[in-house]
Amino acid sequence: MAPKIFVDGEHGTTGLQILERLTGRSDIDLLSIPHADRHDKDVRKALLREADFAILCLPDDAARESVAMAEGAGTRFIDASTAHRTNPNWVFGFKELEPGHGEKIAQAQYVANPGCYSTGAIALIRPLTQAGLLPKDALVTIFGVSGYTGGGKGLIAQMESNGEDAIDAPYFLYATRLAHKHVPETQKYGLLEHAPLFQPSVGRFPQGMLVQVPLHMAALKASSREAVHAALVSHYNGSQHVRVAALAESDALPRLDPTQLAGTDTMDIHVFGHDNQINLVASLDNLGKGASGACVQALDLMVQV
Ligand SMILES: NC(=O)C1=CN([C@@H]2O[C@H](COP(=O)(O)OP(=O)(O)OC[C@H]3O[C@@H](n4cnc5c(N)ncnc54)[C@H](OP(=O)(O)O)[C@@H]3O)[C@@H](O)[C@H]2O)C=CC1
Ligand SMILES: CC(=O)N[C@@H](CCC(=O)OP(=O)(O)O)C(=O)O
Repeated sequence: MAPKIFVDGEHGTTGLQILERLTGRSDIDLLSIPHADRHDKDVRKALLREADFAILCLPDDAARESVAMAEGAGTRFIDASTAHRTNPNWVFGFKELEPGHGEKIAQAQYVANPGCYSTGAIALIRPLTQAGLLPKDALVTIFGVSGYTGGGKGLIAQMESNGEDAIDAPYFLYATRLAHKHVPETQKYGLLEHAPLFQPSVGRFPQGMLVQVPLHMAALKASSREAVHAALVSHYNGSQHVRVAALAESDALPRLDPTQLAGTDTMDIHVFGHDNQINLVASLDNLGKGASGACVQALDLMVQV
């Protein structure tokens, strides 16, 4: 019998994109909650307990509530929210974290998917700390720009309407107190001893994202930009969803457009720079590899077990 999948939050931004990816598949049986019932706890509870797999596309508190409502039912979870990402009882849903991690996701009952920015940041940092090229006690700085769908229905409405709280800016920084919610997971899965400094921003485009980690070569234990690039190539060798651009390709780019991978579930990595300084850049769709696409990638591993 095909496994039953319920997307709790299916009428939201991330949930809708997951449904788009799952609708029409014959290997799964999609359960659905009517729009009018989406906040009804009894209806959600029944669906969460009936499902073999529940994908949570909800605010953090509601995600915790969903897990509690399914207690004892054996439901396996993929949570897109921040609620469980640093919880040691949950497997982090980034298959490319290290060799063998996909198998851990496949076997897990509880999978916490990374945030969109942290997907990019961890993808850049982890292979280098793991290989000993970036010291774990390094003081790391991260910059990110996201499409505005990253802020869900609330930010989409502010960017697209003329209402009282409309945002007119073509580009803005936020979380300027440097305490963004993705910092703890980036520190933990980036294997960093110190919390990285992270400054996010939003541009007036719906989907797409760039995450940058600029580094002085003097701060690294790598001999050259080529050595850093080689470590990343080796880490992502054979990966279906992460591509490390050749140095010549990166050097030939006159500019990098944050929307270039919008609508895809893949991520590109660039190692820009020269002998003394490098800028590691991840390009992805915040709703693709950064959210909905990543949830489906985790589900595809889990349904096989
Ligand atoms: N957007 C993105 O790029 C990313 C989002 N995420 C995470 O995914 C989760 C969902 O985000 P996103 O889809 O953007 O958010 P949205 O606001 O677009 O959608 C959330 C959905 O959950 C519903 N909801 C809210 N509270 C409850 C509740 N208590 N019970 C039942 N349903 C509820 C909302 O209902 P209503 O329709 O009434 O608003 C809405 O349909 C969040 O935790 C977010 O942080 C993760 C990675 C990237
Ligand atoms: C542009 C924007 O607002 N982005 C969201 C993060 C999107 C994301 O990755 O969400 P979760 O970590 O909540 O799952 C933010 O900064 O809060």
